[in-house]
Amino acid sequence: MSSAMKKGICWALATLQVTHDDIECETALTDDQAQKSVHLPLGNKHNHNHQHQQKNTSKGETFSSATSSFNQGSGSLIKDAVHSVVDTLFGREDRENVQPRYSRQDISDHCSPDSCWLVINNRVYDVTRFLRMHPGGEDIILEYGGHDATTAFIDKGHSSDAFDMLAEYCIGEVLEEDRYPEMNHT
Ligand code: HEM
Repeated sequence: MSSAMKKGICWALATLQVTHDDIECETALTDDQAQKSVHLPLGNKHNHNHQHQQKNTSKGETFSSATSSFNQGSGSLIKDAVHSVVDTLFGREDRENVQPRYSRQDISDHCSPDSCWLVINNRVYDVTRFLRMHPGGEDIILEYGGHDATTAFIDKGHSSDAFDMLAEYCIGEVLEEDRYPEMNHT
C-alpha cells in the first residue's frame, strides 16, 4: 500500500466522529486531498458512546491517542467501523497495515481470561475469544497473556494454518521503541 494510502487511513482514524445514531468517517484518499465520505449506520448499539472525537493531525502519536480505546469496550465498535471502512476502500488484507500501536506496558495489563493479549513478532494479538478454541489448550496461551510469545509460538512448530489464523486476532503493533528483533519461521 502506498504511503499516501496509509496516510489516508490514518486520517480516517484521526477524524473518526462518533455521533448518536451513526459513525461517519471522512477519508483523505490521496496526497492531493481528494476526499471520500463513508457513512456507517449502526443503529442504537452504542448507546453509551456519545462522545465526539476529532483529531486534526495524521502524525503517529496522535493516531495512537485517537485510537487508545480502539479495542476496548465501546472502542471495539469503533474498531469494527474502521475495519469496515478499510475493507470497503482497500480490501481486508490491508487491515494489518492500519493498526494502533501499544507499549509493552499497555500489553502487560491484558493477561487474564477476560482479556488476553500476546505479542508475536511485534504484532499484538487479542486471543481472548480464541483461548477456548486453541488446540494446544487454554492454559498454555494464558501463560503468555500480556507477554511476548514469539519464541514459544515459533519453537512449538505451529503449522502454516496456525500462522494464517494470526491475522484474525491482530489488533495492532508494538510501539517502535519497544520492538524486539523478529524471528523467522520455516
Ligand atoms: C494466536 C496465537 C496462537 C494460535 C493462532 C495458535 C494456533 C494453534 C493451532 C491451529 C494448533 C494446532 C496445530 C497446528 O496447526 O500447528 C495449535 C497447537 C498448539 N499450540 Fe498454539 N496457537 C497460538 C499460540 C500458542 C502459544 C503462545 C503456545 C505456547 C507455547 C502454543 C502452543 C501450542 C501447542 C503446545 C500446541 C500443540 C497441540 C498438539 O499438537 O497437541 N500456541 N496452536
